Amino acid sequence: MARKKPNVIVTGTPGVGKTSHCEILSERTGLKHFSINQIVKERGCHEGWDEEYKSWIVNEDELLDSVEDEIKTGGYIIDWHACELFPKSWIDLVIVLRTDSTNLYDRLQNRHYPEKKVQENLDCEIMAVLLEEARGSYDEQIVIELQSNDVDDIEANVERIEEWIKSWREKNK
Ligand SMILES: Nc1ncnc2c1ncn2[C@@H]1O[C@H](COP(=O)(O)OP(=O)(O)OP(=O)(O)O)[C@@H](O)[C@H]1O
Repeated sequence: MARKKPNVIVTGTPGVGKTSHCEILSERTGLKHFSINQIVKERGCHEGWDEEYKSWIVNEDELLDSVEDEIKTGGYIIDWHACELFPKSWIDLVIVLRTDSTNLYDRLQNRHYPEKKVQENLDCEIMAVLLEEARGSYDEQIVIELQSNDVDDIEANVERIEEWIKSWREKNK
């Protein structure tokens, strides 16, 4: 069944600004903000808590089973630091947010992340791991890299994504 509303993934290294973008986008477009972190926790799609990394150990099969019926209907903004597990046929646009290392360092320090986790996330951002994952998993033309260094970037990015969503809806009426 064709979707009447698009599904958008907003991905990137922890701390790049996914939640900040998704909340505004959801408010302005009416698409539902799907925070995968929250879903994993609330629906129990995990195999426990990793104390060292202070995060849930995600069971990807359970997660996919749990969200499939919803996402397939369309209208979701999927907020997660990974994207390759979502089948290509579910996804219409992939936004990969990027930020400078100094910004990211400060943001992660503010969260009191363990030093090891800060360093790993910085390496992940510097090496553009999430961008490569997105490019390797979806068609090139639906993967967009956007900078998220300051609040003006958030506003500009949200406007751009809003425009894209509008035009997708026009084309898929
Ligand atoms: N473009 C930006 N300009 C200024 N501050 C930002 C920007 N993006 C994010 N921040 C700040 O950085 C912090 C982390 O942002 P946010 O929670 O949106 O990141 P995230 O990518 O969703 O992280 P996670 O993957 O861990 O959920 C917040 O304090 C937010 O206000």
